[in-house]
Amino acid sequence: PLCIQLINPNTSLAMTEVMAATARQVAAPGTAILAVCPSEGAPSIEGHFDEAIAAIGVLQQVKAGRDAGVDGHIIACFGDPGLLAARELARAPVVGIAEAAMHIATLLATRFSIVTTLPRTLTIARHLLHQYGFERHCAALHAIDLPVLSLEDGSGLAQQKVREQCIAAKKFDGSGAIVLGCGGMADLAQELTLELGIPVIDGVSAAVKMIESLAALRLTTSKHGDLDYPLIKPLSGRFENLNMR
Ligand SMILES: NC(=O)NC1=NC(=O)NC1=O
Repeated sequence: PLCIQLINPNTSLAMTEVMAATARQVAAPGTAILAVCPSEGAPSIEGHFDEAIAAIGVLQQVKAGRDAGVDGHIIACFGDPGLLAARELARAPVVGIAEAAMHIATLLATRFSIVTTLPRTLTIARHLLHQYGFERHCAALHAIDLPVLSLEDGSGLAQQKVREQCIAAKKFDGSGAIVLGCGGMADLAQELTLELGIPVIDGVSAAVKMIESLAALRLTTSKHGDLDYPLIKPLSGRFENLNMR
């Protein structure tokens, strides 16, 4: 049996639960999902500043997961905060939900659109497209212009805005698939796929299946070169618990 650590980099328990439920729905029968979030940090991640703060919490959770012997780690925030640092720390695979969703989209369509939350997070998505080499595959990016936690306020307004943006993206972008640009949208993908008749991809689900595939292939994070374990040095203060034993 596999154990996959699902890390919500923000501290909102409701969003952790939404993502955990979606992950458990798609996980194989033998796969356990260990859903965690940092004990301290940002309640939502909506910019470069928030991502820098969240990255420390991600690293602390990755170290705990590694010490617990998990078979993979998911960074469940669309900015994939701390991804490469986490890969240095981890032995098992580390997959971010943005890269997972983007990879899956490129297997299904020649162009995809992204629908995310606040306009200022569009730049972060563009940076990831460049970093992962998917700029050519992304036809357009859209924001619902609502904050991340509006997805958890129970009003349904954010969910309606996501639906509207997906319909517009299908109609105007020339995209064959849509990537949902927030972990808090994880529970919307299946229904939108059915309603729109095109793949609407949630990165949480995509990441679960990618880690299951990597485990089945017996492949783990390369420890040769820049993703080798961090150099040993005396980390001080709050970072002591990140020391590599
Ligand atoms: N683009 C985003 O909405 N990123 C996110 N911020 C969070 O707190 N979770 C996300 O997925």
